[in-house]
Amino acid sequence: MAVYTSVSDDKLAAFLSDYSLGKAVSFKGIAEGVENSNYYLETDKGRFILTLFERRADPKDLPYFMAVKQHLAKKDFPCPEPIEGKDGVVLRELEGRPAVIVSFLDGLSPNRPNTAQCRALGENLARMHQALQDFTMERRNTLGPASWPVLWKGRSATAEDLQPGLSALIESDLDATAKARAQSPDLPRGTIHADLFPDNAFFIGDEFSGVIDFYFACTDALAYDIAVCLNAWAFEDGSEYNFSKGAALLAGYESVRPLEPSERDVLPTLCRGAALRFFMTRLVDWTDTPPDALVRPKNPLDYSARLAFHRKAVSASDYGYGA
Ligand SMILES: Nc1ncnc2c1ncn2[C@@H]1O[C@H](COP(=O)(O)OP(=O)(O)O)[C@@H](O)[C@H]1O
Ligand SMILES: N[C@@H](CCOP(=O)(O)O)C(=O)O
Repeated sequence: MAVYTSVSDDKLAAFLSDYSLGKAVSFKGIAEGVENSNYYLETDKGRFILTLFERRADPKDLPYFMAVKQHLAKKDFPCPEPIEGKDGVVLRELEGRPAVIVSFLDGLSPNRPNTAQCRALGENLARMHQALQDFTMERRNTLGPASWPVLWKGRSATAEDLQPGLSALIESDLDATAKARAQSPDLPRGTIHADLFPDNAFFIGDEFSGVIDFYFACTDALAYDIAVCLNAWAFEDGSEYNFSKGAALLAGYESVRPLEPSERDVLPTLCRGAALRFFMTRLVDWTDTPPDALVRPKNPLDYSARLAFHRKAVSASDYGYGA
């Protein structure tokens, strides 16, 4: 569960007095999530989410994340809109943590997204990229390719423990992605979500209802966001690529923003890189999360299985492009 910091009734009442949201009528910790403490908050004025930022959130990045969501909300892209206090400020402090209230989004995250949801996700990923085209703030992708060898350093024994022979394969992935990047053309860039997993997208039935959790958002290649989504949405039970789901996601994206040939050609490398990124952070969490921690680390092997698929892929059509 992800409620790391408790909020006392007095502190909540004092915090809410800085807003024009009335009094709390319901306030409950939310079990889902990994990074931050989230509370469901209902007041006389409506339903909201209160987030207290925990360990991984760098306070200097928070204004950027708030601005991304404010920009999207202004363009009517469904996402949690940061709520201003009476003074116009959105980021404040509660229980010694940076804190924000955002609007509540209706919908459910799919456990196992279907093909229609994959298509809708692709369409809305492209809409989100377009809505952010004139967003001018920038943030480096701190989990980009330069970080992967750093995260990997000293962890090959852990990889071998998880699966004998894995370490050499990961070394080959690091080499191959570094070489491919050196030859890769400049790709269209912009603001990307960078963690748009099914647990960060909401649907009502098959209808897309919004995106949450922008805390890895950054400036990077737009096609890298597609690669993250193909990894997270189009594999069954962590290993088998579902061609129809991948094809639907790509077709959905292209119905809004067609890929440039350079983006299409580099898709297998981007998918391999995105899988490495999630393999690395999961491997770090696997070893560094204490056994009594509130949150169980996610299995890195889900991503080594995806890497096995990407190693063999030669073109975007292997992912269902143009199918
Ligand atoms: N704006 C929102 N509207 C509705 N539910 C939300 C909203 N933001 C977060 N949640 C709920 O809180 C959970 C955790 O949020 P998330 O941003 O993924 O946390 P973390 O950053 O800690 O991983 C989500 O799975 C969802 O159930
Ligand atoms: N999506 C990442 C972990 C980050 O968790 P989130 O709850 O912030 O999306 C993974 O699956 O490794």
